[in-house]
Amino acid sequence: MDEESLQTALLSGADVGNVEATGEVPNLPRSISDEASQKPQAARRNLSPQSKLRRLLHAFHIMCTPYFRESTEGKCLFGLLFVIILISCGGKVYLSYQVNYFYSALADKDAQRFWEVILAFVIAMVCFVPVGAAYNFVQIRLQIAWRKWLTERVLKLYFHNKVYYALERKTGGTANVDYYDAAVNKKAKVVDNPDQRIQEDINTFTNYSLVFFSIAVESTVDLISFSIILGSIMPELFIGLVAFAFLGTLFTILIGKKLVKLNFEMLQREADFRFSLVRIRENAESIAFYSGECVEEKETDRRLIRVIANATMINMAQLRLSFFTISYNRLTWILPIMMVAPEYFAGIVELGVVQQARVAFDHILGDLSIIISEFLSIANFSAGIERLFSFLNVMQQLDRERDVGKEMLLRDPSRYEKKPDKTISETISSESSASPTTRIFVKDIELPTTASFGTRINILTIRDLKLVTPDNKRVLAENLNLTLGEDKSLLIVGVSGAGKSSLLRAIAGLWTTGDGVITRPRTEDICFLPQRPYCPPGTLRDQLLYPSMVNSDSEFDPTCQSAQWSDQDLLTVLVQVDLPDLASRSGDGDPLKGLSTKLDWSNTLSLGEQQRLAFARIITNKPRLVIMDESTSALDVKSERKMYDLLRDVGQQQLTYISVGHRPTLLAYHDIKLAIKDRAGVVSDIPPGSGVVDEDLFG
Ligand SMILES: Nc1ncnc2c1ncn2[C@@H]1O[C@H](COP(=O)(O)OP(=O)(O)OP(=O)(O)O)[C@@H](O)[C@H]1O
Repeated sequence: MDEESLQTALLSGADVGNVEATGEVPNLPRSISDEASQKPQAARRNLSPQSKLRRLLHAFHIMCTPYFRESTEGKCLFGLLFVIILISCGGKVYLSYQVNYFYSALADKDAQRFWEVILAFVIAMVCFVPVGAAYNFVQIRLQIAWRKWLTERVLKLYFHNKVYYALERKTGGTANVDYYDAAVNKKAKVVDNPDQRIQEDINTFTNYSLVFFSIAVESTVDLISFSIILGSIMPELFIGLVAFAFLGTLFTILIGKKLVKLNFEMLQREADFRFSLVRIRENAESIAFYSGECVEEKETDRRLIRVIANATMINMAQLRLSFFTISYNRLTWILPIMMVAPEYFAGIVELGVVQQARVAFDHILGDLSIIISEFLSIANFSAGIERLFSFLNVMQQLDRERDVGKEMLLRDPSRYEKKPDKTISETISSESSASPTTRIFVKDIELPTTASFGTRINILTIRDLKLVTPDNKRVLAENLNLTLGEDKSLLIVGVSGAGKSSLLRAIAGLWTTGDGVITRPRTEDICFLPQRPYCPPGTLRDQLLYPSMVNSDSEFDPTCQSAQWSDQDLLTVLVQVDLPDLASRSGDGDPLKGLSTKLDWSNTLSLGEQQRLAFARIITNKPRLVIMDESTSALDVKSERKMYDLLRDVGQQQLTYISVGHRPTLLAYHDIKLAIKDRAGVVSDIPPGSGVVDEDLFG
């Protein structure tokens, strides 16, 4: 689908007015009118080029101005760049006069004047070398600073309120996105390749913005000064020139407009292709075990073909454009000289004036034909603005605490007014589903640090829960009620696909499609152990302390050093989780070195070792509630017992845990069982002594 479709979706019908009135772009899927979804083609035709341009300028304004408003460094560098551009323009005007004197001196065979001009040239060159160098330097320096600022700001939005997770669910984790379908038909796929948007599109946006700013200022100053020069030499030439440039620009836009669309497509297809390669790298072992190379090769080939097809179309479109632009440029070589030549032959003007007229003509034509010469860059730039803006827009909507009426690039997203009853999945489902009705409310409770004598705290309460998949297609559980007191442990069982993991997602606040109320501790007091633990990049120490102390040995932030967990403590923790030799193994015999060793832990440790490492995080993070989703599936029965014994030891310091699993042995480590079957949840106490291997787990 093309960017036109996205634009149509974004600005369909009354929303155009809304954008202009409020200064904000409306919610992407919500803003689509029913008519638009029924008559997409008609809606697409309605979008005039002026609307497109207005939308582009609006997007540019929203993404560009905050940095220059907030950053003093940005303001200073911008001012400096402006001054340097003016000096550079002054230099060009000065040199055009020197060209005049130079040729006139040659034509008159005036040696003294000739050498004076040469001297003036040399002095000017010496003076303008630092200006030229400073021009590049300041522009790049400003671009680096701006890119850093914008990337940090976007990353803040990306991580705030787990927007990155919501984006993944919205895109289904895939890179193939049909923008038009997403925006008009309210399908869940909206943003492709957020990684590319953050890494590449921001860089392109900041770079092109500054390049075009420089070009715009230079061209304006150039245009004014050389128009005065040319007007004074030959006014008719100036008028002919304006008409020539206008026609050239018009034809370029007509011939090359397809390139904007193709460039937009190119960014997306290249990212899809790269994504398929990254996915192979991440799943190399599984693919190798399955010998799935053929399938992967076919898929990568398919994406490569899409890239090549698009590149070929770009090449063809460029060829058509080149025919025109090359002929146009050739004409400019002779046109000014042809027009001034009669006056020269009549002795009215000197040879130098002919030359100066040619230089002035070149400058003015260059300034007026900026769209012709920069057409490809402009096409890239506008495609980049589209992609980045739609990304920011979707992130803004997915953040449950964000008011879309507020500024897009806020300094601190946590300044939003808290609305804790609304969670990510609710936002997603309300946007992606045709008929979202109710939602699950997740309430956080503040737990007292020590239990008061005789008071029993309920760690988790579930009231009248109706759990529905985010696409609103399947009800997984209904009328579910549960109360879990402190120090109690719950085992959730059910056949595969019954909705066990989904219930955990609901407790975590990641899914809220459905109805009912869940009361649970604050996120900081909960530790979640999935079947395949996440291993962040970093040292073994980082793995043990995650999520509280990532990059604890970072040279950039020494304050991150864990004050609470010394290396010796961490080695003891490793012994507790049955990984006594992991540190020394990683450090070639030196356990302390091993703690600081950086490895690709996901691919180095076995799944069972990773699962035990995840138990270590319970000790180091001291949560009040642990939620485990088949987190001992890769452990042998003995190791599993060790891990649960460890939990019970830690549990002496007020720990409640919930497990999801299929193994009957798990019964022995839990007090209560919740069996999910046929959408119903049956809660029962687990009698002591349960857990024999052949016991009917689901009975
Ligand atoms: N993002 C999603 N959108 C729609 N349906 C989903 C989504 N994620 C999971 N489901 C569906 O919800 C149902 C319950 O999934 P869930 O992962 O909770 O099952 P489970 O009981 O944990 O199964 P298992 O024991 O196999 O892990 C499944 O039918 C699954 O296909």
